[in-house]
Amino acid sequence: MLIERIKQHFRDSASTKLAALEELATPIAAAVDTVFAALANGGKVLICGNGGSAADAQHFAAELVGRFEQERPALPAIALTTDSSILTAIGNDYSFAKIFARQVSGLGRPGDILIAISTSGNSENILTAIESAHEQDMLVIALTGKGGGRIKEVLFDTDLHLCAPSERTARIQEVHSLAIHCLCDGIDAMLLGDK
Ligand SMILES: O=C(CO)[C@@H](O)[C@H](O)[C@H](O)[C@H](O)COP(=O)(O)O
Ligand SMILES: [Zn+2]
Repeated sequence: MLIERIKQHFRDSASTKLAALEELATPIAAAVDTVFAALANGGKVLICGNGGSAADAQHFAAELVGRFEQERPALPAIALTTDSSILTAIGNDYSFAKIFARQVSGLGRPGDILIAISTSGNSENILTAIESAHEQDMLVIALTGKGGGRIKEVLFDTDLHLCAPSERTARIQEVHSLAIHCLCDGIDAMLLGDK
């Protein structure tokens, strides 16, 4: 029984990713162009998410500041999920809804990119981070699922929305992880040529 459950997870994950291939290849390519242009103009990438998506934010930042598969210069990216003093100070003194928004206000500059990750599309602290990014004239790349939730409503036309075609958090996170690796690979390909 356990073996069958595990096999079903693999099947579900594979079929969700195949469905995502059709829907997300074009917006992921647009996201690569957007991030590359921002970096080429001296901008940086700020990334936020909760729970598993906080881990994804850190994973992505690590591959930009460190490296993905190829040797290249360090790229400027910050996961907004890591500084416990900042997170507790903002959470305690303001509210949990502001933990990312206030960091975006402090660190974000026009031309920077906010990568906002939320499987439900409804997390308040991600919605306020997007609002804050818009106030700083930053573009937003949202990674969501479940139809995009409230995030879909607050994005500008100039923003990008990568919505994983699933209602299930785990499957959405698996698509996000794949999308993040595609973004890393695309940025490397643009920087270094298609190796
Ligand atoms: O990783 C998981 C579930 O797979 C959880 O930690 C999950 O990320 C948390 O419940 C988050 O708080 C969900 O937030 P969101 O994706 O809806 O914005
Ligand atoms: Zn998880």
